[in-house]
Amino acid sequence: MSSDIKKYEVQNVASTAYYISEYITPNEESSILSNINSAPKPKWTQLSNRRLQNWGGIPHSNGMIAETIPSWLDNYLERIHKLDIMGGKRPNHVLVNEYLPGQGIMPHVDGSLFYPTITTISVGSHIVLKFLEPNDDTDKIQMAPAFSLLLEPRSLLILQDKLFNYYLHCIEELTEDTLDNSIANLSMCSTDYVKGSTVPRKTRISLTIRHVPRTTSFKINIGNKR
Ligand SMILES: O=C(O)CCC(=O)C(=O)O
Ligand SMILES: [Fe+2]
Repeated sequence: MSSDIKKYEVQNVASTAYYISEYITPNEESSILSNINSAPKPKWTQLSNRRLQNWGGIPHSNGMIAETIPSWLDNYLERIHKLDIMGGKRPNHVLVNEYLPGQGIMPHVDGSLFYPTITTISVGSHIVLKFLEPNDDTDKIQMAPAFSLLLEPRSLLILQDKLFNYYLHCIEELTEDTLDNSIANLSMCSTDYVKGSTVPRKTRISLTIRHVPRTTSFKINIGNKR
């Protein structure tokens, strides 16, 4: 891991989260938005509460057939690769999620398809990512809210260790976020985000950049149907 990253570690939360405000420039943000929004319609997968694009292939339990990532996007994979946070592995997959105000994602862990580091670049709007601690003391698995992170537009989030493989994360289906005491990284954010205030959401796009192990690339031989 690059030693520069250490100073971005979020304090007073379970291990490990790194948060970098203004990781990309406003120009880079608008160019990401225009590239994503100019993708052909079939590139989008519509879910009930958000839509998404897969770049680099579709991850499966037995690996992934690699697809070339366009250079406008690969540029960010290269930058993240240089941070050296994936055990020397180069990121090879990007999941783009788009959330309109009021949309979100249910509590989940990212799972074993990925190298256990997740990196997220946010563009277009802030969002609050909420972490929950599983608690199976009772006969039913329950979850206790643990803390939240404010993800500003243009920020980078890195999750590893227990925040990758034990705690669940979710985005609540809200149209605005109240910046209360649960937000663990507010002091690392711009002063535009005032403690106690309520901030309306706009459309947010996230680039979730990961390494999928066991990737193969082969050409499908259409003529050979034996
Ligand atoms: O949009 C985000 O920041 C979260 C996305 C997410 O949790 C995922 O793709 O697994
Ligand atoms: Fe996730």
